[in-house]
Amino acid sequence: MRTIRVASRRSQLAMTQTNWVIDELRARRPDWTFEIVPITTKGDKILDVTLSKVGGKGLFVSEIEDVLTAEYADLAVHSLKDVPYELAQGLVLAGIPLRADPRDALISHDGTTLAQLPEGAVVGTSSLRRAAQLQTLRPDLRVEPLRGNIDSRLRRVIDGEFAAIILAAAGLSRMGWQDRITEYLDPDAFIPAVGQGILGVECRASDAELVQELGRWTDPFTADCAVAERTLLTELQGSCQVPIAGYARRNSAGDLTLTGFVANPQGAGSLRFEAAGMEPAALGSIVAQTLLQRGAANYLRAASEG
Ligand SMILES: NCc1[nH]cc(CCC(=O)O)c1CC(=O)O
Repeated sequence: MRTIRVASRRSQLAMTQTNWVIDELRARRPDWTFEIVPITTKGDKILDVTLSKVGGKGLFVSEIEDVLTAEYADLAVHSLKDVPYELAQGLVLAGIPLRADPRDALISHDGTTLAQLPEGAVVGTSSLRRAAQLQTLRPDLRVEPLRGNIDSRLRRVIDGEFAAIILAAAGLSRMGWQDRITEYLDPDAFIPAVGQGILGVECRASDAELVQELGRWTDPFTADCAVAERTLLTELQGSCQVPIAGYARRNSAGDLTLTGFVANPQGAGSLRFEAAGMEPAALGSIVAQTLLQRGAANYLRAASEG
């Protein structure tokens, strides 16, 4: 018998993900009970300002980590793409369950696909990565900022304020809203964010029982993808100011393959490189170092000076 206290942000997506993880763990450990500890983070109170100016997406995560470190809760569920490479001291991502759909999804007001959107149409996204790839595929489109929870973003495209918006397919399907999706964007043409569609379950490294149970539940291939993509991000010194994408998968030969993408934050040019058939961290490193040598270093330098 043990009660596991699970820290969760209050957003619908966070609560849905938290409840899904609790259901999975309850099925494995009927002797455990679970209790949700709801947390309002500073990040949730300032969603309408530019998050990169106040510490980036990592803000949500570090406040939840404080709760784990202080032992007010034992476990927390994150969207891996929001988790910085460096965790707080003494914490581990002990559970990486099977990846959900990694693709981005287009939701358009009137059902037109990305290729069919009229010239100059307004597309909502605050992601530098999505904006850069939109500009590559459809330089005529106007990209405008769009923040807030998934439900408020969907409302604004339904109301016609945007011709289309782009969201992660995984978040939409976890919420049961996949019927809103107009088009799943091909991950080869529109490369997903590092960690998109993956959940990371964090706990204290000293909690051996929980670490072990989460480890047994981990999907090994998803964990390999997470390592490859997160090594890429960290070796690119992925700041919030540079558009970066990274997507690992198995190729037709069954080998782990990683595609990396970096765009010039000044809006001129982008780089892409793909490698396969190595151990996950080595793969992340090769793709990052090749991109840096081919010019990504200049993009990153320009961003840190600007
Ligand atoms: N940046 C916010 C965020 N973090 C995780 C998801 C979706 C779920 C996922 O990718 O795991 C989203 C929303 C979105 O980008 O559409």
